Amino acid sequence: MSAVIPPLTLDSIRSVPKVLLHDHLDGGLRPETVIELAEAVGYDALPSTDVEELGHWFRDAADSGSLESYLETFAHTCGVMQTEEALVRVAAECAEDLAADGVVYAEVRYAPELFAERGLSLDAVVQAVQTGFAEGERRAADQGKNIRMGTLLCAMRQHARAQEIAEVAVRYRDAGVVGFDIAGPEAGFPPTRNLDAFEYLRTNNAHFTIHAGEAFGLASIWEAIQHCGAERLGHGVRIVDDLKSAPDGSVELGRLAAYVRDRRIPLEICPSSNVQTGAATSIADHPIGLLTQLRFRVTVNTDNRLMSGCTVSSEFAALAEAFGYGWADLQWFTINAMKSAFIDFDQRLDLINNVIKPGYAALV
Ligand SMILES: O=c1[nH]cnc2c1ncn2[C@@H]1O[C@H](CO)[C@@H](O)[C@H]1O
Ligand SMILES: [Zn+2]
Repeated sequence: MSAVIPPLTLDSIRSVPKVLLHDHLDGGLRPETVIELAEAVGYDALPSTDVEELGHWFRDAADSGSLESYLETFAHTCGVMQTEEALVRVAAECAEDLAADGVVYAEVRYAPELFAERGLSLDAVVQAVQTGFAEGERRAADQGKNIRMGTLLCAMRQHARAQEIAEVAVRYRDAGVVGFDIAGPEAGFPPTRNLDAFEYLRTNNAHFTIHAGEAFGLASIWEAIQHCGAERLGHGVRIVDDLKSAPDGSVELGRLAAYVRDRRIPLEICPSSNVQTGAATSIADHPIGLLTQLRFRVTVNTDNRLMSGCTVSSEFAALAEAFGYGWADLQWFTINAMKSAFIDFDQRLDLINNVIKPGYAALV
């Protein structure tokens, strides 16, 4: 008797183990939490206090065609994340929501400086978020869903605090902070503005990724890798600008694209977010199709679940529909992500061999 392979539906995709490397804490709040926290902290600038309306508002406002206006929506999430209680709650719910979606390992990022507007110290911010993640891991485990959370600290490209944030990341490396990133507007803020921070991190054997090749092209990717030493690329989709397709269907890789593929530099691809910021025209036309075909180290991510109304499972489902992906492809994305995580090699291997592979094998 041949094995019955279940069809890919949102529910069946939720049931398999998934790994998420690129997700912003301040882009993943539940709309009802934004409303309740706004009331609790006295934030009165929300565009709506109706749960459904507010959820729509975030998605519509982020659906702007430009990274700069997409980023404006974060004023409202950061606005309500200015107390320790709020940060603990948001972080705990983040871990719970990801676990409910079947994510078994997640690296969630945020910029501590954005939560210090009402006087919290950077240390207090980091400690509150770690407390929340641990609480969320516990609650998820109680529901039979095991998730491990890793933290990435971001510095904002437009502020000049990268060195300071990098030092915080290294200080909390044994308390769950597994790496560093720079985020914010890409055009006009090349990653080389923060060379001191990247050199500090490399000197300390610390891991970092850089948002590059989202709203700006190859120059940004080249700087991130060759000048800054990024291990992974946040988005990195514009690497397709270094690919030449011939009429016979063959594709020629430029030197940078070849370098990225040869060195297996992970691409943290976020399909829905890219459509909203204009980095891709649609899911069906998203460069992830070609990059996957060419066997770049592609990973699939949410970026901002609130702004895109997405989960890892819904991103997988959308890609499966657009490109005809099956379970083997979803497992490939998942193992790519696990291999690219910033935790120890033996722990990555353990999750691959003891959680991910058995999870997909159990399907048939
Ligand atoms: O896709 C993105 N590109 C660049 N920056 C982003 C993106 N999504 C969110 N942020 C920025 O990262 C900060 C820390 O989490 C957010 O506040 C937002 O400003
Ligand atoms: Zn991002």
